[in-house]
Amino acid sequence: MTAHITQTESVDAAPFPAPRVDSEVGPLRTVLLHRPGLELKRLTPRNNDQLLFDGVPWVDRAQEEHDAFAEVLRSRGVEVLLLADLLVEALHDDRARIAGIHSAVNERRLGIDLADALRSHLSSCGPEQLATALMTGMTFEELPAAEGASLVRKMHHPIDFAVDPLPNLLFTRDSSVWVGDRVAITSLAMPARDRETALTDLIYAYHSRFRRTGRAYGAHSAPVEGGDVLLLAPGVLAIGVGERTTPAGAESFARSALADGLAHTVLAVPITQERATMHLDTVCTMVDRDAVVMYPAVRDNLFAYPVRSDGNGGVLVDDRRPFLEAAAEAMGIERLRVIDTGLDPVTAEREQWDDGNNTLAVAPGLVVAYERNVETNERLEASGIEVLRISGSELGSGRGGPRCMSCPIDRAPLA
Ligand SMILES: NC(=[NH2+])NCCC[C@H](N)C(=O)O
Repeated sequence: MTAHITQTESVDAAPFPAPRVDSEVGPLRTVLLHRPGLELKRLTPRNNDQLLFDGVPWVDRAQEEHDAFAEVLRSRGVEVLLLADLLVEALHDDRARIAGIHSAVNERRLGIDLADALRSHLSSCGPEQLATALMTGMTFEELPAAEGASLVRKMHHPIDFAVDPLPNLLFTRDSSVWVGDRVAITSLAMPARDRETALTDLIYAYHSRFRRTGRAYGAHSAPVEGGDVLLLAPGVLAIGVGERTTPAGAESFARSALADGLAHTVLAVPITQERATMHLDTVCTMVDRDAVVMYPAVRDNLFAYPVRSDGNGGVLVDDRRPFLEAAAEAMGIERLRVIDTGLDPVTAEREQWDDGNNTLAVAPGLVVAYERNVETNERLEASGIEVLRISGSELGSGRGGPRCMSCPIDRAPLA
């Protein structure tokens, strides 16, 4: 307890400047990543589909690839925060511990006795051990021996999960999203990812660094995932609606962003409901102030419903229009340039699947991309975009690229 108070006081004495994110491409100053850890070792050919991975990654290599990704960002002056570090630090606060334990103990699965036993075991763990249990999960055989008599335990296979692992923590984009100076804790659609937001929620609530951070979106439950939210320009959001974000999620996110004055226009963009296009950022990301890289197959059939405030706490929804047109108008530019990922449909489809369109802008005209998407990267360069290539043979097995694996916390304003 004393240690915690000292920690908060020292942060009060030297506060961090308030972070904010108003665009997709403003110079990146601080980003949240998650270095993949033991939770990836839980993946097997039997559970990988359910856990939303397309294979079983080689974990050591995935870590090396991720370290190289973080290093590329650091080499460009970006401060990299790692989710596991923030989680351990936040768990020094007792309120965070209670919230974390509450999120992990599933009484429906464990029954009353085992749930109680797990609660008391987790309560006895230090912050590091608790953070590991929250991220990596626990199998029935890993539960402390004292509960040997539990019927639930006897009847489960020893390697069944008592607490599910969270291998998709790697994709920090989805479980929180900054709009202006506020952070929104999202609501994840798939059961395998549901609990991730309990961790981002407690980090932003209890880590001393975020004590002054306000919340956007509030306690809404309609699904919205960060991979669907694009900050096209200050005050202009695009929200993909498809496999993950639902129409209700887009509506309530739009309503809350408009009411809080975080946006003047929100474009709700329907995308095909399938795995290859699970988020808007799998088909379109911004690479410059006025340019996107886009999957050619969607270029001409991407539409948007513009949503604006009615000035009275409600929203006005316009008729649907071509996305590129609606976006340019809301952004106040003549045209949104499109760099597409190869005219040959087979190459385009392959590179879209491998997250060729999923770039992370470090600054206007400077992006991080997977090296394997050779043609897409060449096209980006031919259009004057500088590409920082990273390898992602293992990271990519979770179907996410540099944008999915990063949550910008602070970007300098666009000049
Ligand atoms: N923003 C993104 N595109 N994230 C990709 C997330 C991938 C993750 N395996 C999932 O299925 O949810």
